[in-house]
Amino acid sequence: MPDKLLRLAVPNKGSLSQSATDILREAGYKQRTDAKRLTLTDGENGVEFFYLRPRDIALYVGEGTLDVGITGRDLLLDSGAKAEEVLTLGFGRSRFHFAAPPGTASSVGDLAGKRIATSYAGVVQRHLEDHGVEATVTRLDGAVESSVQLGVADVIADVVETGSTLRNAGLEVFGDPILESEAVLITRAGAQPPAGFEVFRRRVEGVLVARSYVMMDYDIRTERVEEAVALTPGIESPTVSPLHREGWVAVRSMVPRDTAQRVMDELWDLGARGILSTDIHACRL
Ligand SMILES: Nc1ncnc2c1ncn2[C@@H]1O[C@H](COP(=O)(O)OP(=O)(O)OP(=O)(O)O)[C@@H](O)[C@H]1O
Ligand SMILES: O=P(O)(O)OC[C@H]1O[C@H](OP(=O)(O)OP(=O)(O)O)[C@H](O)[C@@H]1O
Ligand SMILES: [Mg+2]
Repeated sequence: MPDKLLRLAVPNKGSLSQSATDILREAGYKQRTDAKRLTLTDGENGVEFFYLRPRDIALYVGEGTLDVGITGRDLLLDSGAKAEEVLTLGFGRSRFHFAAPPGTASSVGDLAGKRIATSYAGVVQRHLEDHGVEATVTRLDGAVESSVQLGVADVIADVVETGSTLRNAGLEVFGDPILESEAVLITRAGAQPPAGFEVFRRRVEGVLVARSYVMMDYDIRTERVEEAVALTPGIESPTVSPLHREGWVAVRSMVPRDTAQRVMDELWDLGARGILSTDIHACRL
């Protein structure tokens, strides 16, 4: 066991919590099974987890109290903390938009003098400043969509995923998205990576690659192998091995999961046979 544990902040609740725990478990780390538990030490893997409110995570990492955090890009930017994004994690995707009753405004330029309600006051203030617009920003904790109907605001700025909460409140988005967010790994800005961080990062990257690629195997006639490997170039280079059957080779290559079915059809048309696609459970590239 290393003498100093890597200290990680993980969302304890909300949209990011379950996916964050899933990715850590897939990366081979112990995770809490009781949602009320606030800390967990995985000494064998040299890490200690702190389950915190996602909104507070950037602050702990920015202060250097904790080494690494999982949070949303929008929450990081809103916090103003001295932490920086080091890896995008592919979940918790959302867009952050202005919205209002139809006809209220069509771009940020129409917001002068308006009352804007949001849970992300830092992001909104900065966006207004960038566009030279003066408006009143009111910070609310949640259910921001109701603030217009309740007479507290003219416009809201909030996370939009499916858009159904907005529609139910009689609001529609206007203008360009203020930002696009997803879950990210953060560390303290401008600091040396903490001890043990590279191993942690490689493990998490391994999960992301394993999730987004499949391993593809097939047999093909030697004279078609160049065309086939052009379809399956892999990450480094495909493995081509001789087959006992004269004039044929076996090919093995990593293929992006979302193209795998199309690639299999195209390989078949080239004359490939015995085409297998297999899940990857873990990897280090
Ligand atoms: N549908 C969604 N609603 C809210 N946040 C979302 C959604 N989809 C993704 N996210 C992302 O999750 C993060 C918000 O975390 P937070 O814990 O506040 O989630 P939450 O679902 O709003 O939780 P709660 O409202 O219970 O506090 C942000 O980075 C946001 O972009
Ligand atoms: O576009 P949609 O799919 O409808 O999702 C977006 C909504 O989900 C979140 O609310 P949440 O459930 O976190 O409640 P909150 O407003 O109390 O934070 C977010 O703040 C929006 O209100
Ligand atoms: Mg919320």
